[in-house]
Amino acid sequence: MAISDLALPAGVVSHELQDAQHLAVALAERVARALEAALAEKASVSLVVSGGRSPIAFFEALSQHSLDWARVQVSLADERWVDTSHPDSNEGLVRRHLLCNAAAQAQFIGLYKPAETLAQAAKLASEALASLASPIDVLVLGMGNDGHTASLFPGSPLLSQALSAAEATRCLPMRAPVEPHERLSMTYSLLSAASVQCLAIQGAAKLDTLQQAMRLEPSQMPIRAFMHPPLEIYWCP
Ligand SMILES: O=C1O[C@H](COP(=O)(O)O)[C@@H](O)[C@H](O)[C@H]1O
Repeated sequence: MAISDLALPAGVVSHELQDAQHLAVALAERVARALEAALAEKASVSLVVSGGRSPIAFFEALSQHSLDWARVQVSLADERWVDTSHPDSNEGLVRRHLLCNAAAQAQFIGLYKPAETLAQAAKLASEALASLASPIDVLVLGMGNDGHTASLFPGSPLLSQALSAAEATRCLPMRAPVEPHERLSMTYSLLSAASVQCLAIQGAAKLDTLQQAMRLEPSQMPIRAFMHPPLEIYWCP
């Protein structure tokens, strides 16, 4: 199966690339052009990216684009509640692979906050996100095989609040079924207002997940909540 075989909702654009490296380069080009267009209009622009295993090549390609990075705020759609030196830290990943080369000049707003509880950390992250240029200019999402995106996990206790279009909180504590369980996630209301929204996925299993998501509710597979324009999907086998 290829992405062109999926009956995506009207207006959702898909791009099929030959492999992960071509996907990374094409997505970096799309994001750089979108940031450039936003920078021509505004003093400060925002880029929100996702963590996980897949975005490293994309981060490295994007970091080499020549942009006025000092006016770009970079943040994360979600974070694992672990110290930034932990191998599972999304902030650590972004610092190592994106905030380097030309992009070393970008301003980073992280979600990870040391606190007594995950709920307190989410509150601190929400407060920090008040300085993020909103609406988000460019959002890059990933997706797990269970249909989660950001850290909006099926079955997580606060999922319905996090998916509510009326939610005013920018970040909520979430629980993942896999370690590290304690997560911080931007809420759907913040993420879904992004002007440019890209979803980067690789492999047949993730296409199966997308196909299933189209028949399910966002509470069952949260990626479903984003499957409408302006979503652009970048996929490779
Ligand atoms: O846990 C997470 O998983 C998803 C997908 O990650 P990947 O490892 O399959 O690339 C990611 O989008 C999310 O940000 C991350 O925290």
